[in-house]
Amino acid sequence: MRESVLELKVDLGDRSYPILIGQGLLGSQDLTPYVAGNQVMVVSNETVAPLYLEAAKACFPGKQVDTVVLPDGEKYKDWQTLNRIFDALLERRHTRKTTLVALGGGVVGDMTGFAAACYQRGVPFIQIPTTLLSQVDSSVGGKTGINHPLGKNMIGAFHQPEAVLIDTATLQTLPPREVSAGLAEVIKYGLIRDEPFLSWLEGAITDLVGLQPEALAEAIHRSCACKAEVVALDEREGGLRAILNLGHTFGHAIETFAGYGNWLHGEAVGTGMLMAADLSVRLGLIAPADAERAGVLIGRARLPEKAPAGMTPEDFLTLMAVDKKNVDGNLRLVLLRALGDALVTSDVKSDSLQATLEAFCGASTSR
Ligand SMILES: NC(=O)c1ccc[n+]([C@@H]2O[C@H](COP(=O)([O-])OP(=O)(O)OC[C@H]3O[C@@H](n4cnc5c(N)ncnc54)[C@H](O)[C@@H]3O)[C@@H](O)[C@H]2O)c1
Ligand SMILES: O=C(O)C(=O)C[C@@H](O)[C@H](O)[C@H](O)COP(=O)(O)O
Ligand SMILES: [Zn+2]
Repeated sequence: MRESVLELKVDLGDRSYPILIGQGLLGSQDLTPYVAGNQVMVVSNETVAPLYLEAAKACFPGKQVDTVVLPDGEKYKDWQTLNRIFDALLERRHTRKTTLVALGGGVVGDMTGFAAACYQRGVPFIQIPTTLLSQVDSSVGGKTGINHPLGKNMIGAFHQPEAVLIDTATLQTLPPREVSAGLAEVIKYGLIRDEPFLSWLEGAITDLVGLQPEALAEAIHRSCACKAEVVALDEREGGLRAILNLGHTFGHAIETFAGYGNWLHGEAVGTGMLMAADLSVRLGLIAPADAERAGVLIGRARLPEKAPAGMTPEDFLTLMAVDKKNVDGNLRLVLLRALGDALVTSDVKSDSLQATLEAFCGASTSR
């Protein structure tokens, strides 16, 4: 059933674009106003394509719609799989007038966006995110790229989509673990910039875990509004945008350590946010009760609360040394100075950091 369409805007001047949110939009929403030429290439994966590819194609009436279906998984967010998109585009003679469409979660979205940034020096693309995480975060803001064995998202480009289409009904087929992973990024917005949203989440978290449609719609809307605002203020992460990285310095280290396999991005970010809150307490930035409050919410979202089995403080320090936020060899971390207020700082005492790492390594969560 299709209900109303809620529209947000990512305000980037003449590169502004809409985020269209609603239940049942896939298949019924005409996306041709966002397609300049006659050709569309939908990029999806082997899990999402059987569920939603036909409906996605119906969003482009009158256009020639081609498809490429990739293998599923974070471990395929790499050069080889990216090349499969380029191979398909070239073999089928796609030109600069082709619009790419990402149909899937953040992995498909990041890779399709990067392919669009590179193909023939740049073609337009549209995001149709189908996971909670991609609907609240990765489809908005234009960060695209792939992983490297030595670091997460290390190769990429900023490339904004023409439009984002969020059909909240697609979330009903999402496995519970992926729902929790998406909730980590939702909670992130409350922690970094929106304490009233954090309070609302505390009341709604059970409904969200249970995929209750009204609660999901509200969480997606408020998350996208927060991200759109931050991106509009600082598109290329010159300053403010780095707050969207709360928990990610620790989280990316976990994902790299785990070989982009056992730990989902959102799970690693959930644990990373607990570590950031813990460190914020040790540095005297927030009260222990604040970290406790964040921890309870993250726990109720069913996210892991310890580092992976076998990961040591030294592993964290080695992997965090390649973080993209670092400057002149100094670690820069996103921490909390209140719930709803984040800061980016390199003023981190090494003994406090070591204490946080030791507190989260050891009695580990195996995934
Ligand atoms: N560009 C950004 O700003 C940004 C922001 C956050 C995360 N990311 C990236 O996004 C990726 C994580 O995205 P993700 O959590 O969506 O993971 P994902 O893309 O791997 O999708 C998760 C799983 O859900 C499946 N799936 C997708 N939609 C489904 C549906 N409706 N029903 C059933 N199954 C479905 C996928 O096939 C996959 O198995 C990471 O690579 C992360 O680095 C990027
Ligand atoms: O959009 C952003 O900016 C973010 O940091 C959002 C993050 O949730 C996301 O995981 C992003 O891909 C991380 O970017 P990176 O620059 O740290 O690789
Ligand atoms: Zn993230």
